[in-house]
Amino acid sequence: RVIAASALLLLQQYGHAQTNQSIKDTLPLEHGAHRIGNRTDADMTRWRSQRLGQFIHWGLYAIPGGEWKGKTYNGAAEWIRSWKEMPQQEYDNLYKQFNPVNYRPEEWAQQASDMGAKYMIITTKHHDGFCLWPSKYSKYTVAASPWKKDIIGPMVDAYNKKGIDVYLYFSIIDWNQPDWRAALKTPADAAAYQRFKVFVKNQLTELLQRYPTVKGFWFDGTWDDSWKNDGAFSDELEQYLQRLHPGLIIGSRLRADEKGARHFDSNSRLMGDYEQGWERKLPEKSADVHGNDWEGVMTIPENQWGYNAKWTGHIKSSNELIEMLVKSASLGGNFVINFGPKSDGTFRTEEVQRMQEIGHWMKINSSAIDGGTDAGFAKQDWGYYIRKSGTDSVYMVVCNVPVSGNLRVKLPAQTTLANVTSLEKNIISGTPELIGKNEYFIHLDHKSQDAPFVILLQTSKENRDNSSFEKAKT
Ligand SMILES: C[C@@H]1O/C(=N\OC(=O)Nc2ccccc2)[C@@H](O)[C@H](O)[C@@H]1O
Repeated sequence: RVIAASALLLLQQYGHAQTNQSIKDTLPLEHGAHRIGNRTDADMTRWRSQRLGQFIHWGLYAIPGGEWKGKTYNGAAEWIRSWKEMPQQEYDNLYKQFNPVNYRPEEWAQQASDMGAKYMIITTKHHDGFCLWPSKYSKYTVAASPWKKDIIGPMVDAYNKKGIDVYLYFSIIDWNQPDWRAALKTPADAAAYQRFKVFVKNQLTELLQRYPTVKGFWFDGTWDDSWKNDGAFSDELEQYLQRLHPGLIIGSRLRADEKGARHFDSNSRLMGDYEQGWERKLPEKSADVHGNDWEGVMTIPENQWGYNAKWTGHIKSSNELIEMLVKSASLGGNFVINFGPKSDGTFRTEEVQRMQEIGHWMKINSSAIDGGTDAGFAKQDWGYYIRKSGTDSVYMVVCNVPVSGNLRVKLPAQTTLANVTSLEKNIISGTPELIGKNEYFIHLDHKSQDAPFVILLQTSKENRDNSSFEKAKT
């Protein structure tokens, strides 16, 4: 039955007769990928056009901010509860201090809009189990804090009003829930975990009912054996959520298959709607993403998601973050920059600065980013090519200006250059110089640049009469 099912699946997916070879190659999986290839529906097409996102990690961990009784925690601030110097009872009682008197969701949404973010991911509940919404399935929520009120609702409304889509981060790990288990060792563990799975399903249902405009879930905390060894539940849960909220977008972190494989099933097929493993790292080349939709999430310091008073190590500049965004779009992926608001609801200066600087760059150059994807051109040292999906427009984003002042452009075979313009003035000097078959130098104006800049190439399929530049040359 299973083999027949997988065979049918492959035939449906590929739509044409498979050689016996490929069906024989794949393990019969009941809880592996149910779709081969990217989603093509309107919700996923919209997700794919929104290349820049904002991640927000906010919760009780913002209160200690990586420090406790004069000592500094060297780990990620949102993990401070796991630090041996932090008595867990004291952490768990921090909810009695949660009172973000300067929380202004409209201002958060405005600054995200000014940055050019098209979607936002908010931690509804991180591993510590504290819920930023008044869940009726847990006592450990904002309702029990001095703030009392729902944090998530006003945030979703404010961001949606700015035209920014909202995704809900949800940690399966829940250190506050007595029924949470990392591993099932005894029948009592199994019974507890059974109750825990009902709790998870109830909270996710509650979130979709309370916030029906959200576009998806960003799952996390799914690496423990208890979850990994229950691929059937993660599969059923995903299908349940899709039925409850058609079009929901869920990344590859939720699922495990029946053999405990995560992100990619035991036939190396991506589970979920996009690859969600690119955390604080990005793919180098197209081959690294196997044609899948994917998303990279990035911290500004090396590894702090929640507010940490003392950032140490390398703090990424706006230009570094812009180059990562450009690289992501050039490889057909989304790029999400993380921010960790303080416990009072304000953002630290360095984060406000980056939102403003990236926003300034996006005001001029966002046409190269929004709806951008892999152009399929040979990578050049000076930077990245981004194709505007479904068009012949290819953007060059220059991050490394060659001392020669010449940008080498090698077009794919049968492609010629129809027009070259820059998004800012005084970038290009003269017309492109043909230096070989489908190869040009674009000469730069010797104006010094302090940020990546963009050149738009209009290409066309080779035909009888050469491109305007060749005509000009002869
Ligand atoms: C976004 C981050 O996600 C996490 N953990 O990340 C991962 O588990 N990363 C991961 C796991 C498997 C493959 C690739 C990355 C959390 O622990 C952390 O506090 C933060 O919320």
